[in-house]
Amino acid sequence: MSGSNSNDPDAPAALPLPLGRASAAEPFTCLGARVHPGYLDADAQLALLDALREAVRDAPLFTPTMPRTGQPFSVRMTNLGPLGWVSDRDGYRYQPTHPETGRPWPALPPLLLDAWAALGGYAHPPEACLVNWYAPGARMGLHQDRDEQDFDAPVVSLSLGDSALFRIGGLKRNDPTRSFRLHSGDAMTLAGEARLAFHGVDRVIAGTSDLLPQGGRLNLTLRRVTRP
Ligand SMILES: O=C(O)CCC(=O)C(=O)O
Ligand SMILES: [Fe+2]
Repeated sequence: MSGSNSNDPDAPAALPLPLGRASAAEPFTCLGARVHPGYLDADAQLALLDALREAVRDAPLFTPTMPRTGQPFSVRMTNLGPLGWVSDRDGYRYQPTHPETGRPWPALPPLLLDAWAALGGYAHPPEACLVNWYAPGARMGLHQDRDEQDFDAPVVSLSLGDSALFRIGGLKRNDPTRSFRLHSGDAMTLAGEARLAFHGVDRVIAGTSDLLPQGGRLNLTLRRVTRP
């Protein structure tokens, strides 16, 4: 009998790595997107989640709607920082206050400022952190992030919870695309050639993380909005 059979009840418990990943992976680049697998370790993910829970008490998740059609997004959102991204019948824009409470967005916690400093390669601080909540089944269609005035600054993304199938293409909507998974704790930067690349989330893969008790996924994107 082999002692390494995975059905063996005496086999050692699984290593504490995210499901779907055989080992902590090296950074990689896909169509200009730079991915840092496991950038946030388990403790940092929990600390970030705590900070987000506190922020959401002050700035609740809202459901953005499409300009013109008023159709609701499948993701719900909130923001941290001096500016926040919103979308409604009046269009996409950044504003200093929550669209429903009218209050300023909560401050950016040090953990997020540290991630920007470490990964952003940009001398000035971020002004907005858009928080997207993907309940199971939510997705995000292919789009460009182009409501900022300063495309020299990167977009720095952090993922928590269930893994996403993330898709990225080129500067034109019809350019060829590639996809890869973003797991809980992964960071990604869209900078340089990829800053204006079309991208989106095809789907969130249920059961790939136990960070969030009810499943689903949080994605945070740190952005510089104005020119310094
Ligand atoms: O959820 C993601 O990974 C991407 C989010 C995104 O593209 C955005 O908020 O603009
Ligand atoms: Fe985006």
